[in-house]
Amino acid sequence: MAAVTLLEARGLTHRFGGLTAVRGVDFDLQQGECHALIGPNGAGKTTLVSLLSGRLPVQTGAIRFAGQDITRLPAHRRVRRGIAYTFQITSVYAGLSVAENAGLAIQSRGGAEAEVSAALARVGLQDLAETRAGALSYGHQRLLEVAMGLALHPRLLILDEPTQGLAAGEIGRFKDLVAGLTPEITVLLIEHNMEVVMDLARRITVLNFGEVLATGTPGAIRANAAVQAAYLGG
Ligand SMILES: Nc1ncnc2c1ncn2[C@@H]1O[C@H](COP(=O)(O)OP(=O)(O)OP(=O)(O)O)[C@@H](O)[C@H]1O
Repeated sequence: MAAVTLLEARGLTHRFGGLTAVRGVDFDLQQGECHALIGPNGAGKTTLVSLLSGRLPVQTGAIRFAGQDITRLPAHRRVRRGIAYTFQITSVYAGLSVAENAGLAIQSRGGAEAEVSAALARVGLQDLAETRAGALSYGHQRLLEVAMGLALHPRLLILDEPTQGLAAGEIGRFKDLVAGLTPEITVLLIEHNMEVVMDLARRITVLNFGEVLATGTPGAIRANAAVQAAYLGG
């Protein structure tokens, strides 16, 4: 089956003062894939997804999503087009219950209160619906963020280091959750845990010093000598 391009970025460059965090990046997401973005600390991963989600304004380059130019759209309008970035869109309100948090995300796109239990069940948080979000374990808070991202009915869900701070047992559960999202939802995953990346991603892009070092299947990335030298280690 021919791949359909959902997102296409061309020539993205982003400078913070004198520091070029992202340099001439071309980046494609195919509809329905799970695509991982990896690379050493400071490689520009968060900057790149911030440009894609609209959290940072595009200085140079262009972004198309679902065939339309979104380069100048602010973040909230990109959310409406179907781009959800958990880091930004779904900050959890510690004083509200799990269900109330999910309800806010659902309301923000005009959805009905009745969707809350299904949204929580999808990530396995239904039994904690009445718990104050601030009292959740770190792992459960991450799952709530994902539930809130999904409540926006995104076409693209961007997850920024979702397994950071999760216990080993929670990582397995998280992998199952993400694996079940595609191909209905396209997933872009920034992740340092290589086991998670290799298990979930259909394609991987490696950033190094703000530039794309390689893009390919997990097998091709693992075998790439430049990637091994820069990131995966010997
Ligand atoms: N708001 C900012 N102001 C100045 N410099 C920044 C800012 N945000 C990021 N940087 C710098 O840009 C570079 C890329 O950072 P970025 O956070 O995008 O990397 P990353 O690959 O996501 O790193 P990590 O894996 O550590 O999260 C780094 O040198 C960082 O210090």
